[in-house]
Amino acid sequence: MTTSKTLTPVALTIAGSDSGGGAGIQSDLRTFAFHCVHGTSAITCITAQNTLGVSRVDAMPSEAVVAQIQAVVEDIGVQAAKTGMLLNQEIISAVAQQVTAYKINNLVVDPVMVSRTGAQLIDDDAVQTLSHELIPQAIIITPNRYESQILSGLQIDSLEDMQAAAQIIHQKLGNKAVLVKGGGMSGNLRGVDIWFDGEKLETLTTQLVETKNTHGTGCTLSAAIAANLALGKDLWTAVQQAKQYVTTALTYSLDIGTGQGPVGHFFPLLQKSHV
Ligand SMILES: Nc1ncnc2c1ncn2[C@@H]1O[C@H](COP(=O)(O)OP(=O)(O)OP(=O)(O)O)[C@@H](O)[C@H]1O
Ligand SMILES: Cc1ncc(COP(=O)(O)O)c(N)n1
Repeated sequence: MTTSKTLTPVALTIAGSDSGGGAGIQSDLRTFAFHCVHGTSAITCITAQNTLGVSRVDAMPSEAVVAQIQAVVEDIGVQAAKTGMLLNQEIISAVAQQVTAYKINNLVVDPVMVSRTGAQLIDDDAVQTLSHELIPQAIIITPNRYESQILSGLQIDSLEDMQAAAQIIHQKLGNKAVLVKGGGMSGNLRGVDIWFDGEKLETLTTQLVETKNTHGTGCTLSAAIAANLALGKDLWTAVQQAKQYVTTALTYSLDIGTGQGPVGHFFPLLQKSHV
């Protein structure tokens, strides 16, 4: 991995643009900024999206995605990177090749496939490419309930199912750690995530935040893990602190639009919306 010439930590997000500003590149850059990490980006696609859902998606040519990654890594250098919405097979393959070429080893893969509003965010044939070319290079992957079902082949309805899925995904896909996120579960499990790294099976529990404004929680969590890695924290610390960050940001979520609003990334500057 290329290192930055200055002491400023740098992180890269390789993800889609959300016109509504709640998820994707927009939430990642806010999360990096909150952590005092310089944020860089490679945009994979443009979504026309608001708090109600996605109405249109336009892919960037894979050559344009590669050029963005090269421009950032060759000049500025990155200490950590995350991937979000990669949309299609061609983009996923191109990104995987860049990760290999530049030896980006602090890579957080949020295997974005299905949004909270139910929109499909990846082509059907892209799942295999994601699983075999990109995920094995990740230090951690952070699938939500639906993505964990696809990757493990298990129906996930309980804490035990989440634990089993984390272990199956780890065994099948060969990355260092798996965090199965509970936001899509019901009841108290919405605030529970499961960590498995091949040895340690841990349950991360935080308070449940009663809000409909949960858009971009997964993007925020993975970006916060990447930011913490860029700051030099070990993976387990990075994950625990990221989970705490997303929980607090949820308590300051923004009631904008008529659907699911975003979390409040800059909470010290905001009024609390939930207590
Ligand atoms: N209501 C809630 N209260 C507390 N924590 C929550 C709540 N909803 C989601 N989370 C937490 O937010 C994080 C993101 O999980 P989630 O399952 O929502 O990801 P996701 O579906 O990928 O998110 P995204 O909305 O960006 O697609 C997890 O740590 C999860 O436990
Ligand atoms: C560009 C982009 N990236 C990721 C998500 C997933 O987030 P969510 O599940 O909150 O809709 C999204 N909706 N849009």
